[in-house]
Amino acid sequence: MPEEIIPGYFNGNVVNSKVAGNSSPIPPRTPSPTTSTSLDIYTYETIIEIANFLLQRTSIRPKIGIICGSGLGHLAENLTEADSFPYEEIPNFPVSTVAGHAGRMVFGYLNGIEVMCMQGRFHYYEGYALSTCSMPVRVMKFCGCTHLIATNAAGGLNSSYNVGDIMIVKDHINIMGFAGNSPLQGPNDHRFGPRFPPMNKAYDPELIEIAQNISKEMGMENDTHTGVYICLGGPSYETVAELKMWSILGVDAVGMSTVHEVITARHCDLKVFAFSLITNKCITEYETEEEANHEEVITTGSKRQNVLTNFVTRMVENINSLIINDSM
Ligand SMILES: O=P(O)(O)O[C@@H]1C[C@H](O)[C@@H](CO)O1
Ligand SMILES: Nc1nc2[nH]cnc2c(=O)[nH]1
Repeated sequence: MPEEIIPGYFNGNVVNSKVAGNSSPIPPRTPSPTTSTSLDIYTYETIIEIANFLLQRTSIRPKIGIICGSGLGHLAENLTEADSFPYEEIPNFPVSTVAGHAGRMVFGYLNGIEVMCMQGRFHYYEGYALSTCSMPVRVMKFCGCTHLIATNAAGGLNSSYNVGDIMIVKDHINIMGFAGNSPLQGPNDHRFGPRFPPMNKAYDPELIEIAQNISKEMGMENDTHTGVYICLGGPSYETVAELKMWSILGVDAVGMSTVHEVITARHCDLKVFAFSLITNKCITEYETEEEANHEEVITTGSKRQNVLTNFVTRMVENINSLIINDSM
């Protein structure tokens, strides 16, 4: 890693930050939603500092990073020999403000394989810039990860999807990006990745196939789909008219996360696998008493926790085998 001092931007302020090997303390700053703006830019040096902070405090050296969606934090509870870092204790890290997002970075072993796991993510609707929401993905990269597993809770828009089903994400629609709102907005630091990263293979086809096979092995093929995810800004759930529109445009599941994380991951060349737990069926008619609610989202996550843990563990085992084969 480079040793030079490089000027950069941080939360609108220019900073000089020495990189790897730096023994000086990291300037304390815990971004909160109220202090966060679209100018929040975590420099290369700051990301390295955060990664070093973590690596100096754990002996785990993960190749696989996992992001737990709403109500899916139990995935992190299955790690053994875990080293857990509450977000407020990680210098320069944002804090989680949403129910069902514990707010910890957990390093540990999942069935003997080293992983790091965000037990709680950051959302745009919390008031964070998209670049802040997805900043931990770069931290994962600098902690040594080559693969990202992003999970989320989503509303099932495809009428064949049921509550509790899994949707393997094969593609996304970056609707926030259509308005120019991107985690990569602002000056591009080419040390992270290129100015114009491609996204046509954002979701690794080999990992999709592996996941489909795992679902069959688990006897879940009837509860597993492969579809298109959209991230909406939230926090309000969708109107009937909005949902009808997304359905016409080919969306299968609607959520409020993941897309900016995946864009950031592909920008820094992480291989990505993502899936949605369908926590509720989208309401696409007016004549109903039902309403979308976050309690249902959390409850569905909790009911499906054993299945999801099994599914993710098998994915991690398969990805680990790919990593070992690639290194031979
Ligand atoms: O963090 P994810 O995307 O899993 O959480 C979804 C989107 C909102 O944060 C919340 C709405 O219930 O669930
Ligand atoms: N936007 C959105 N996000 C969700 N997350 C879980 N369920 C939903 C939903 O119905 N809509």
